[in-house]
Amino acid sequence: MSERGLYAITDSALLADGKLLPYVEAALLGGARWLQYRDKSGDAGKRLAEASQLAELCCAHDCQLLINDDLALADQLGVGLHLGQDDGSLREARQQLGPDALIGGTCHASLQLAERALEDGASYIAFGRFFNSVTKPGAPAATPELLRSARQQFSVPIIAIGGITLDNASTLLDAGTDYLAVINGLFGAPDAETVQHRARQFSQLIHAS
Ligand SMILES: Cc1ncc(COP(=O)(O)OP(=O)(O)O)c(N)n1
Ligand SMILES: Cc1nc(C(=O)O)sc1CCOP(=O)(O)O
Ligand SMILES: [Mg+2]
Repeated sequence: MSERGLYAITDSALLADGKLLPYVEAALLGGARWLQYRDKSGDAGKRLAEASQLAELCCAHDCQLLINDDLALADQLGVGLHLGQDDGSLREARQQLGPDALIGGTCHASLQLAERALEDGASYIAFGRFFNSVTKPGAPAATPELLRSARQQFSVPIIAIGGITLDNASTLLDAGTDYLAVINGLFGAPDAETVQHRARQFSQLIHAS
């Protein structure tokens, strides 16, 4: 598994109207290393069908798939899981998915939440939001200084999220982040070709840092 890279996250509103699969495939062709399926529709049948298709795509492109919010779906597909503060217990998720599963936790701007997430069995810790986010404008703000402190304190992969674009990502890489988690800065594009180009540019930026 790659130790640094682009962490592409889908959004059910942004990738509606048949965009999900072609846009995700473009991100994978551009070098995204992790993909999070983030669907807020509450439609269990649609979620299982889409996540199963993404699992096949990820397998073909050697990309790690994670499911947002939904332990049962992650378990059913045998893939990773991302949980926020209100999405259930990381400890129970670790017990259910086993020692090898990739499990991440939202830590907002708090090293204390990160410590707790790791005690509970998280494989990675995610901080944000770093910039204004179209997708989640209300998320609490975090700073690059926090990333620097986290880098000194923790050896697990550190993820940065929130308003990340090709123009502002370098500050976060300089501060020690391992994965850039991006929704709009990647998938908010007019076509799949642009998504692939952006994914390649993000990947190059990460590996040059
Ligand atoms: C990598 C990563 N970091 C943070 C989040 C946010 O999780 P959460 O706070 O549960 O918000 P939703 O994504 O569920 O709206 C994330 N999904 N991924
Ligand atoms: C889902 C999410 N969580 C955040 C947090 O700070 O925890 S920010 C965010 C939105 C990320 O999307 P975009 O790249 O479009 O800003
Ligand atoms: Mg959540």
